[in-house]
Amino acid sequence: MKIFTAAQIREADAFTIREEPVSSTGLMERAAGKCAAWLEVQFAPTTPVYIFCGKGNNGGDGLVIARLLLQKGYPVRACILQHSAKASADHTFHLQLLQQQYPACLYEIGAQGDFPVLPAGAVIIDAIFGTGLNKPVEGWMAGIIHQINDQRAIHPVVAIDIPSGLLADSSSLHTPVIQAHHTLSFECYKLAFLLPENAGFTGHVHILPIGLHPDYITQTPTRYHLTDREMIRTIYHPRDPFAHKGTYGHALLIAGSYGKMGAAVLSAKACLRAGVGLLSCHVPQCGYDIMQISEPCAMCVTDEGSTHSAHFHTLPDGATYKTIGIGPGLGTQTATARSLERLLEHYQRPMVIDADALNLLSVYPYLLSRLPQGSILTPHPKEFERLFGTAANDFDRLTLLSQQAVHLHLYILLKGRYTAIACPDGSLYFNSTGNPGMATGGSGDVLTGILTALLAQDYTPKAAVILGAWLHGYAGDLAAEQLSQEAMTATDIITHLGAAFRHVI
Ligand SMILES: NC(=O)C1=CN([C@@H]2O[C@H](COP(=O)(O)OP(=O)(O)OC[C@H]3O[C@@H](n4cnc5c(N)ncnc54)[C@H](O)[C@@H]3O)[C@@H](O)[C@H]2O)[C@@H](O)CC1
Ligand SMILES: Nc1ncnc2c1ncn2[C@@H]1O[C@H](COP(=O)(O)OP(=O)(O)O)[C@@H](O)[C@H]1O
Ligand SMILES: [K+]
Repeated sequence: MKIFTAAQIREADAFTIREEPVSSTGLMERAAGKCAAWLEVQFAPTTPVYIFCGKGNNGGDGLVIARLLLQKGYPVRACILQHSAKASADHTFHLQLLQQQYPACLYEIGAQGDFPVLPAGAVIIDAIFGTGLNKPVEGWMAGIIHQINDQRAIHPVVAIDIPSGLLADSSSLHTPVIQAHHTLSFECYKLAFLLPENAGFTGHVHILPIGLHPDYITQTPTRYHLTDREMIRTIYHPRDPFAHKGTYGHALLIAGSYGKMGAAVLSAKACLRAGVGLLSCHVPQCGYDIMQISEPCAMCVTDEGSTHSAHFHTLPDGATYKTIGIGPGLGTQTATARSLERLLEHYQRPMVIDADALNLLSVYPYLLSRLPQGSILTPHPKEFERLFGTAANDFDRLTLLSQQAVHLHLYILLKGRYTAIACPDGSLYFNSTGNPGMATGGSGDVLTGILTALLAQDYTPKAAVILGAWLHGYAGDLAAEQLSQEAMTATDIITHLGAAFRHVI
């Protein structure tokens, strides 16, 4: 699914109005109709509905919702905030309709003191500002936003299109923004919805299709995408009936150290479950029995080091190993760093670099430019910060992420609720699967194993990283469904990988 900027969404509206064709008041009627239908399912017709409307088209949506709910018998109050003398044409049109049909529902707010007393059980609809917001909200309007937020413990708050005060394409940190329980947004996700700093504003996001013209959506290029099953299906390729284990690559996993062999085992198991042809694990001597007993399907190579690996640079080159996954539980000894440096002198295929291997790169940043082009880095936010520094907000961090991916010719996967995958061509994919049950030790090690397996099977790095993140999250979702988010562990993500694959097919 493409993610459009506020300016592109305006273009999509205009394109639809011109090409469908439909009047702009008609498009507003359609969009607001979807919201009214959603509200009717959620709230009984006896629920008092307080709709706060601005003077632009977002307020226009609010006025249409008011009329449609009044028609269904809901007690509605449409509160119009007089933040500007002029209203948009579509707002004016729908205000006139409401004035003709239900004049008693209208109420004007021109100052903070005009805020109405809400009856018990009332629901608040926020239709103050939408994608037309052009600066942070100030003055008495900011006061109204704070008053609505003060009511959210008692009254449900539903934002139309975007919580008022939230900018769609840049940071709204430290500015007044509505804290909605639900956001009903039109046609597609806005970039702001996918960033952790805005989690407290949107609540649950519901995307309502409003029939924006499909030609605009397919023809308009965008940097940002949200992965979905349709996209994943085009990436996945089924196995060849005449395949043998050589077809799906021999991968090497360099992982584990004394006390952290579990990370290596989790990665190895996930790599095998994700379809690698052959897997060898390079572990320190203390890990030999552990790996051999835990995972009989993997071969095991031991390092000269007893507790930490430091001799993996002497391994055969790319002719033997199709790809390498390195980092889970590896440790950050100086000797390990030296071995990584020497490995990079001769290994030239795209690799997967995670955990302690990332930590080594942040201590020896000159190694970053020596990584094989097209390699995949999988930092969590703290590892990202160690590697590339801090950013003032999530939008700046996204810019930094993308700049580094382009500059270093790497795929950088920044983990989180919507894992962000930055590609060397400047595009950015947000992963749509996964849940907070995956915020548990070892989840990342599982991802490393999956990505390594997909590279070994000849997926391009871009395909591997998008498909791998999606499968990982989806397996996590299935695990949570069966076991609860609390009880699931990283091992359960591996167990559910099979069902995740079946879902793609
Ligand atoms: N035909 C269309 O274009 C459609 C638009 N739709 C709705 O239209 C919305 C966008 O409407 P608009 O472009 O009119 O914009 P908004 O309704 O978001 O607000 C624009 C108005 O607010 C003022 N304003 C902006 N920032 C302000 C601030 N910080 N303080 C005070 N006033 C401020 C502007 O000067 C303008 O009067 C969407 O979010 C969506 O809800 C939907 O009805 C779908 C169809
Ligand atoms: N709230 C969440 N929603 C979706 N995915 C999550 C959430 N929390 C964690 N994850 C996923 O779980 C994984 C955690 O990785 P990481 O922090 O490296 O774990 P570890 O170091 O313990 O292996 C990442 O892929 C991340 O995207
Ligand atoms: K709004």
